[in-house]
Amino acid sequence: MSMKQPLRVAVTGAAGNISYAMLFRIASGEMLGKDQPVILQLLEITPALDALKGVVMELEDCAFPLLAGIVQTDDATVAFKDVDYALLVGARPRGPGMERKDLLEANAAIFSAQGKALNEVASRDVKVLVVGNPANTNALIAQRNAPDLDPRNFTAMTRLDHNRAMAQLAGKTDSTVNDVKKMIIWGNHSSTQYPDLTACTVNGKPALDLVDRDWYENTYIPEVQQRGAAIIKARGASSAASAANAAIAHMRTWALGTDENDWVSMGVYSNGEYGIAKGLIYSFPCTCSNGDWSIVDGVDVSSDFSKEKMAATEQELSEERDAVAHLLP
Ligand SMILES: NC(=O)c1ccc[n+]([C@@H]2O[C@H](COP(=O)([O-])OP(=O)(O)OC[C@H]3O[C@@H](n4cnc5c(N)ncnc54)[C@H](O)[C@@H]3O)[C@@H](O)[C@H]2O)c1
Ligand SMILES: O=C(O)C[C@H](O)C(=O)O
Repeated sequence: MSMKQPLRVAVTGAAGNISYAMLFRIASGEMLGKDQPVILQLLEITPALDALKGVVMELEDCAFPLLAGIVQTDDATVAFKDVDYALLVGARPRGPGMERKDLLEANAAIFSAQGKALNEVASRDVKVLVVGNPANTNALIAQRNAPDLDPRNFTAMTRLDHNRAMAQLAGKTDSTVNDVKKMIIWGNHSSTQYPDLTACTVNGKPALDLVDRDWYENTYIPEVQQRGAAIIKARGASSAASAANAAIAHMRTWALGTDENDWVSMGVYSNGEYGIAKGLIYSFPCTCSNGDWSIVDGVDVSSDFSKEKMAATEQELSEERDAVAHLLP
C-alpha cells in the first residue's frame, strides 16, 4: 500500500472525447507516478452528467489501486475544491474550415467562470493546464480571473504541437523521436505557431543540417501548423487520444521534471522573455524541476526568419487578448 497522500486532480469536460482517452491513464498513475494516489474531481455541464456517470462507472470497474476517490459535479467550486492539478478540457471543439480562434466567442466565458472558481477554492499551488481551444487565450482569461493565484500556475497546451513536430522530423530524418532533442514551438496553439528547428538536434547533429531549407519552410512548418485541421478532416472529429497523451505528458513533466539536456514546449506566462509582450500566455521552450517551470534562456532567435515568425504569432495572441478584453479584469 502506498504511503503517499492522494493528490486532487480536476478534469473539466470529463464526459468528452479527450477526457475518455485521459482519465483512465491519470487513474493508472501515468501522469503523476505509479506511487501517487489521486482523487479525480470531474466537472461537466448538467446535461452531460448522465454520460459522466457512465464514465465514472467504468473508472470504478477498472479497480485502479491508485484511484482514491471520484467526485462528479456540475459545480466548478465543488470540482476545484482544494485541487492540486486542474486540466481544463471542457469546451467546444472546432469543425472543418474553422480556425481555433473562431471558438473564442463560444468558449471564453467558460474560462472566466472557471478562473474565478479556481481562485476561490483551489490549492494555492494548483497547476492549471488549459486544453480547450483557443487554449492560450483561454488560459489567459482563467489566469486574469484568478487574481489571488500566481500567474505562473496557468499554462496552455502546446505539447501536442511539440510531439507532432518531433514525430515529423524523426520520420523525415529516418530516426526515432528518441533521437530528437531541443524542439521548440513558439507562440500560439494555432496556425501561426512557429515550430523552430534552430536549436534542435537529431542524434546530436543540428537538425537544420539534415533537412533542406525549402522542406523546412514550405512543408514541415505548415504541416505541423495544420496538423490539427488535417486530423479533423480525416477523422471527422478533432484529435482526442493524442491530445490526451500530450496533456498527461505536460502535467507529468511539470510535476516530475524534464529530461537532462532536453526541454519541452509549454504555453506559459510571459514576463517579457525574448521580447514577447508581458502577460501573454506564449509557448516557450521550458525546463521543469521541483514542480516549477522556467523558460530556457539564450536560444538563438536572431535570424530575420525567427523574428518574423515569433512576432506574427505574438501579434495573433495580442489580437485574441484584445477581443476578450471584457473578460479580463
Ligand atoms: N490544445 C490542444 O492541443 C487541443 C487538442 C485537441 C483538442 N483541444 C480542444 O479541447 C476541447 C475539448 O475537445 P473534446 O474533443 O474533448 O470535445 P468534446 O465535445 O468531446 O468534449 C467537450 C466536453 O466539455 C463539456 N463542457 C462544455 N462546457 C463545459 C463547461 N462549462 N464545464 C465543463 N464541461 C464543459 C461538454 O459537455 C463535453 O462533454 C476543444 O475545445 C478542442 O478544440 C485542444
Ligand atoms: O485542431 C483542433 O482544433 C484540435 C486541436 O487543437 C489539435 O491541435 O488537434
